[in-house]
Amino acid sequence: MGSVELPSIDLSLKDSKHVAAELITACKQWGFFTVKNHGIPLEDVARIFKISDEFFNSPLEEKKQFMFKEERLHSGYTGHVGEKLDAEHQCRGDMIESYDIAGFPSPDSKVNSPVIQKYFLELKAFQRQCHYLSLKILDLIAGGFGLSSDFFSKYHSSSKDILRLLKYSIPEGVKRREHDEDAGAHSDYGSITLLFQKDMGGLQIRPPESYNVADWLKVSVDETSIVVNIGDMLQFWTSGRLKSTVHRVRLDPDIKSRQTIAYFVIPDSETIIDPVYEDENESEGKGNSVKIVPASE
Ligand SMILES: O=C(O)CCC(=O)C(=O)O
Ligand SMILES: [Fe+2]
Repeated sequence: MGSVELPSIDLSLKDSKHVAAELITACKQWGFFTVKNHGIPLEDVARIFKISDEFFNSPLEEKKQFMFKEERLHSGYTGHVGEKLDAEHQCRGDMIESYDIAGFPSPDSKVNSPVIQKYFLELKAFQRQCHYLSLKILDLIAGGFGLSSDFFSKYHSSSKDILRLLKYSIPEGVKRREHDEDAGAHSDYGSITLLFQKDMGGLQIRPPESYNVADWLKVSVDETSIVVNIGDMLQFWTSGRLKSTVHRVRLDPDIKSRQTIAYFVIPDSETIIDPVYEDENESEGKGNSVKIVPASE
């Protein structure tokens, strides 16, 4: 299987027009890119990985008391094989444990496990940094499309965003089977996702058609960068120009566990997603707007 070094965008560069143009090119071809000099201190990321580790190492019975539930504001724990991201092809669920925190800026602290609760302020501070970075990226994307810079970001207050701690591992006594996916093939449904990786390796993406390779590509990332990918909503919003690329996770056989942190950026409820065009003369599909409604409606 081949591997790819994703386009790298340096957010410290002053020429925002140039940065936006590079970013748009990356999103059109790959739907994935990495950002460096992104403004989130690496020590802060390392700290969240430590908190995540402490949580996943807490007793299973304790974690299970805080299972993910819609009524818990989409927050909580999901155990091994609790989710099947590619239900059509997977025999067994994903080899992941995860913990979701949602409902920003005021997540309900009563629903959290003791470990998460202990570090809640730090987790919230990290969420704010992720939110700020996501707005910066959305502003660049809007600028690259020739739109006002807040065109997308004004619909992203972070009230629907999700901070997800992830740990990949094979539970004791379970044998890995040939077709097991650690995270099944899927695309993300929101606007963009920020993906922090501690133990590199494992992430694979389906290459663009123009790349002429049918197989999956392993993504190699340098440790100081954050991976960013486009989700289905932003693909729709940009009339399919920006790609919501299918990806999955398969750990190398010698890797016992892997931790990542995903920050899913999702438009606010009631946002009307009206596809935008780069070319004003283009009319195909106009009027296909979609309104985001809360899950309970
Ligand atoms: O852990 C990873 O590298 C990918 C996670 C992912 O794609 C997701 O949670 O949507
Ligand atoms: Fe994903």
